[in-house]
Amino acid sequence: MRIMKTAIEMKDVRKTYGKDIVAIDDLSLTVGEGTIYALLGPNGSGKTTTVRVLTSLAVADEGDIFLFGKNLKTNLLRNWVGCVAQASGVDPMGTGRENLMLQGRIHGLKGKDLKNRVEEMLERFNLQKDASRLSMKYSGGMKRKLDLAMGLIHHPKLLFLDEPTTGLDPEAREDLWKTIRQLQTKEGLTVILTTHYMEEADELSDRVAFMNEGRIVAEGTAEELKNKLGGDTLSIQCTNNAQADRAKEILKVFYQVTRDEDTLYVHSKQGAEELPKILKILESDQTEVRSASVSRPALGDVYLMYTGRALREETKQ
Ligand SMILES: Nc1ncnc2c1ncn2[C@@H]1O[C@H](COP(=O)(O)OP(=O)(O)OP(=O)(O)O)[C@@H](O)[C@H]1O
Repeated sequence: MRIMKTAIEMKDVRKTYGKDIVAIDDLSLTVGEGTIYALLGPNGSGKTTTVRVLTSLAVADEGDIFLFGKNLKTNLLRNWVGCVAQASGVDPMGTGRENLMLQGRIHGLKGKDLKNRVEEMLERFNLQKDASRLSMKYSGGMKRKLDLAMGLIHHPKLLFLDEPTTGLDPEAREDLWKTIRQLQTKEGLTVILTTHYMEEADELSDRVAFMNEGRIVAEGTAEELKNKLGGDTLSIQCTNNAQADRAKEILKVFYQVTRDEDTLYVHSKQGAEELPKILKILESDQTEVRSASVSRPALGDVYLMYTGRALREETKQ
């Protein structure tokens, strides 16, 4: 049996800002080497702070962090870590190659080593033929790939991606997922990503952690998390938000209900049997229902259960 080594271990980590803001609280998590790991949570739940302490951009007040078995407090481990922030680090006035050369120099690469690594990265990310073009002329997907290449120029073992596909069209998103998967399978890279897209976490990551108020409230593979919820999800769309709000007040006496605008999500062990009963309750209250359906819980339903909010709501803020 292959024993998976640990890439990240956080033990009871706490980080506060000023006197009152506890950004992360007694946070413990373990990420296996070569894993794609997704952090999800509402705005302000502590995802960025977690990434900041892991990448040495912020110092934890309490607790221990180990990267590949080495304590972050007593070792300089920055070179093991690559970061691709949500705001692109690409200089639009430089060509793709110039951006990579600059990033390589920042990391201390020189001469032949630098040149070879830049060409390797251009080839790796399929950017050779555009290497001499100004990056401001690149498409969104190409810019993201250049960002990734810049994050990997110094051979990190651990890559942090902050919302890697935000703003990309579905085709560019799929393409980037493929690239990230190849980094994992071919190069054994460990990837931590934060995302606002539930399907990204579901499709791309091996494990998912939901954060809420600075803590991890659920963790596991997407399948494990969905199974934990069990049962069915009933989606009941009302004619407007006010109707849905009223219906929620009635149903919450009997069921676990969450609302996202005009739609209610009711979790039930026996969805198909419960649906007619629910519709009857709503009919007797004269609530107007537009449509209703039963489905297996999706990752978004699990997220709703643990955070009380729909992830789609977060992206609007
Ligand atoms: N530099 C800072 N100074 C003061 N408070 C901060 C700072 N950075 C974060 N916080 C606070 O810490 C808490 C956690 O914030 P954090 O940015 O880690 O959350 P997040 O989950 O990444 O949110 P988002 O999805 O909005 O990026 C929030 O209450 C936030 O206001």
